[in-house]
Amino acid sequence: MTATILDGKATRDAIFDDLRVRVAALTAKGVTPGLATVLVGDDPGSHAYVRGKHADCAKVGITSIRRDLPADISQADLEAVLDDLNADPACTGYIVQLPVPKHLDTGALLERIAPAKDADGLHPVSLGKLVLGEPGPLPCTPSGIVALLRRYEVPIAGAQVCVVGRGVTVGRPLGLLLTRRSENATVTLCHTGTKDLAAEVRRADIVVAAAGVAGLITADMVKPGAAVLDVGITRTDEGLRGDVHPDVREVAGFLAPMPGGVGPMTRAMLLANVVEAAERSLAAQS
Ligand SMILES: Nc1nc(=O)c2c([nH]1)NC[C@@H]1CN(c3ccc(C(=O)N[C@@H](CCC(=O)O)C(=O)O)cc3)C=[N+]21
Ligand SMILES: [Mg+2]
Repeated sequence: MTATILDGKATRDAIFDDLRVRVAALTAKGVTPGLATVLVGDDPGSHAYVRGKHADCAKVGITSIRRDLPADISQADLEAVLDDLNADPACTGYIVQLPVPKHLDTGALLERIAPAKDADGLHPVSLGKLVLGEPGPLPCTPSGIVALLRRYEVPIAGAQVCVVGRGVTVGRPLGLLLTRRSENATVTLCHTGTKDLAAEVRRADIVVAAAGVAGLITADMVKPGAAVLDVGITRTDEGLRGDVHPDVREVAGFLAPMPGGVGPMTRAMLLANVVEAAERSLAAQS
C-alpha cells in the first residue's frame, strides 16, 4: 500500500479562497485585517518564514507590517515595539517570530502581546482558553493538523492518536485540541522520557511526529493504514529532513509529508486567526 498524501498546499489554497472572501467582507465594513511580524536578528531560516507569511497576506488581501529588529535589541526596547503594535489600529494581529536570541525572555514577550492581537494562539490567555474550551485563537500548527485531517475525512473521533513531542507550539496544545468534545480523540503524548516509543506509535490510528529528530518514525513502528503527519524539520547539508522516515509511505494509509503537508497549513491557520480576530472585534462593536 502507498499512502494517500495529505496535501497541505492544496488545502491551504482552498482555505485562502475562503479567507479572501471574508477579508473583502471585513474591508467593505471598514475593518481591514493587518498582520504584523516581529523578527529579531538575522537567522536566514526565520527570515524565509517571515517572507512567506507576508507573501501569504498579499494573496488574501491582509495588510502586512514588518518590524525587523537587531539581534542585540534589549528586552525593554523590544517590549516597547510590542506596546506600539498593541496600540496600532492598523495591526489587528501579530506574531513574534520564534526563536528569539538567548538574552531575551520569550515568555515575557509572549505575555506582552495584547491577547486580542495574539495571532499565534501562544499567549497564556489564549492557551488558557484552549484548556477551558472557550473561543479564542488556536495555536497554528495544531489547528492546521486538525483542518488537514478533516479535509481528507480521516476519522478523528474515537481515534487513538500518538503525538511525539511535547513542545508548547505543537505537541502540548495539540493534545488539548484533539481531546475536546468536538474532536473526541484519545491522545498519548510521547516525549524523550517515553519508555517504549515504538510500542506507543504502533497502537496509533494517527501519528503526529513533532520531535525534531530526523527519521525518528520508521516503517516498522507504524500500524498499516495509519495516518502519519510529519511536523519535524531538521536542516542538514543534504537539505531538509522530517521526523518521518521515507519508507513510512509504503505502510501508512495517509501521509502529510515534509515539505508540503503541515507547514503550509500552519501558515494558513495564522491568517485564519487574524481574520477571525477581526471578525470578533467587528461583532463586539455592533
Ligand atoms: N511565532 C512563531 N510562530 C510560528 O508559527 C513559528 C515560529 N514562530 N517560528 C518557527 C516555526 C516554524 N514554522 C513553520 C511554518 C511554516 C513552514 C512551512 O511552510 N514549511 C514548508 C517548507 C519547509 C521549509 O522550506 O522550511 C513545508 O513544510 O512545506 C515551516 C515551519 C512556524 N513557526
Ligand atoms: Mg506560523
